[in-house]
Amino acid sequence: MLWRLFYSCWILPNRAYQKLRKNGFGGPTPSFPMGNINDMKKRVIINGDSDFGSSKVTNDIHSTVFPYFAQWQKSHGKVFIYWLGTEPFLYIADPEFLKRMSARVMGKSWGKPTVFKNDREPLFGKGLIMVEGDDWAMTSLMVESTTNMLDRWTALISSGKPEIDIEREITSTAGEIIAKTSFGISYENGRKVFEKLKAMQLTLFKSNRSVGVPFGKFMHPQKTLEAQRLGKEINALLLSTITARKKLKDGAPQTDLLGLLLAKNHVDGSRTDQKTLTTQELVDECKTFFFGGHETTALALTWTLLLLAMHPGWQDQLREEIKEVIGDGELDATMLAGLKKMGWVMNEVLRLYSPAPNAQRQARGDIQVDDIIIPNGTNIWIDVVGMHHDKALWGDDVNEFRPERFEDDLYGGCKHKMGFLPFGFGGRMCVGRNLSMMEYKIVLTLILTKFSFCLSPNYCHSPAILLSLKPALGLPLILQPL
Ligand code: HEM
Repeated sequence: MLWRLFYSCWILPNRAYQKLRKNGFGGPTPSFPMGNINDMKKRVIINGDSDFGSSKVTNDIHSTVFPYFAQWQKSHGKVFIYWLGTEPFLYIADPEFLKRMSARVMGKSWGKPTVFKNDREPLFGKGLIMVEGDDWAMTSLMVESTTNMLDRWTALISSGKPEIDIEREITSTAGEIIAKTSFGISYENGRKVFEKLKAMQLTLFKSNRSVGVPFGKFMHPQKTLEAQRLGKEINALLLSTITARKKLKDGAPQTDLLGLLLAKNHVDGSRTDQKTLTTQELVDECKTFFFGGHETTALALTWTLLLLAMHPGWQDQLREEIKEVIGDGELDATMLAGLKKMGWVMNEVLRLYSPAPNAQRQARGDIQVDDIIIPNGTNIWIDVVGMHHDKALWGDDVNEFRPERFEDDLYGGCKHKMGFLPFGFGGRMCVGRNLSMMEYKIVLTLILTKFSFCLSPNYCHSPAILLSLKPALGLPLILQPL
């Protein structure tokens, strides 16, 4: 048994590793059974350390959020192999290599690494859905939730508390928006799901991770049990929402995401044909959406408010644009395309502080890149933060906030079209990008028309990876009504 285990956990992955090495890829030396995890932990600044965070705000964040990759790049270049436990990963921060590799791959020949699917299952299940929506209904729900948030801010300011933790506020409003637009439920009902998702995110991603290590889950039994418990509770909450909606036979047609999913599927625990989802699959879709649909957009807005607080000239430029495009009238989804400068700002923020800091794939067949073969099963890790902060791709001003670089160029002047990947690439690209752009522009427009803001002296710059790229110590801003 032990030999079999050793064979499948070490000999087999090592064979794949040797194939990759024969192709000329280098990388840090792994050890059994941790791979390079101990090295990675040593280099990570742990959230909670007394010296975590800095009063100096710099956009040069690659070596803060991925210190081990920044270090290994120096010795092994932009494509190399590293190990998570007994799983070798091909690290890529070279867009040309990525382009040549993905040019040979049909959509279905890529998967997501099995090792991550297992690790993240309590959080996402196996969900993957396509997003479509009714623009008008969504706009009014987004405006309603944002207005509630801004009224709360006005009340806080009037009571003498102009300092507000923007990250917490925006995340909660983005949660309310996804709960209403996609599931037709109030934030009160959605809040339990969010609280549990957040607790699970902290349990799974805060520290002591042993992804890829055989029996790694048993090394942290409490965390594993806690994640499983939270996963079950979230499943039960979503299931009760789904069942309650199923019973609503009368009333207005249900055109939100859950209504559309239900219209096409039988929620009876069985699969009736290939196109319908089982109950568990439906619950998983909801989970993926609940999580993926609010945190990334909330972070894009949060990092935007940080950068606009530091660049008040851009606050003014955006207010001017809003006045020209929207005037004093009501916000309408068709006007949003006219907010061009806001689009450049969004792109620049997604470049400097990409909420999704990496993309992952797993080869579902041998992939040939020129005379190199990447064997079937190889895990691939694409370092989006690394590429977005690469001087060779963006020039000497790579770490400066310059939204105008997107004025005449969708790729912001990046020297390679695959060097800018905030929403991923190819057939697995983010399905919610249009929805997120709509929400981003609506929320930012409403904030900018009501308040001006600057950085609080209590702000501590703390970009860190907790699955997404977050300000780990929050974002306190001082707000002033206009
Ligand atoms: C600024 C906001 C957002 C960013 C930066 C973002 C980024 C990403 C990225 C990088 C991926 C992986 C793509 C790849 O592997 O190539 C992804 C996938 C996905 N996103 Fe987004 N996203 C955002 C907003 C949203 C929203 C609003 C929704 C839903 C309403 C959403 C739903 C999804 C889903 C369902 C997937 C597919 C997951 C899978 O393939 O496993 N995203 N997103």
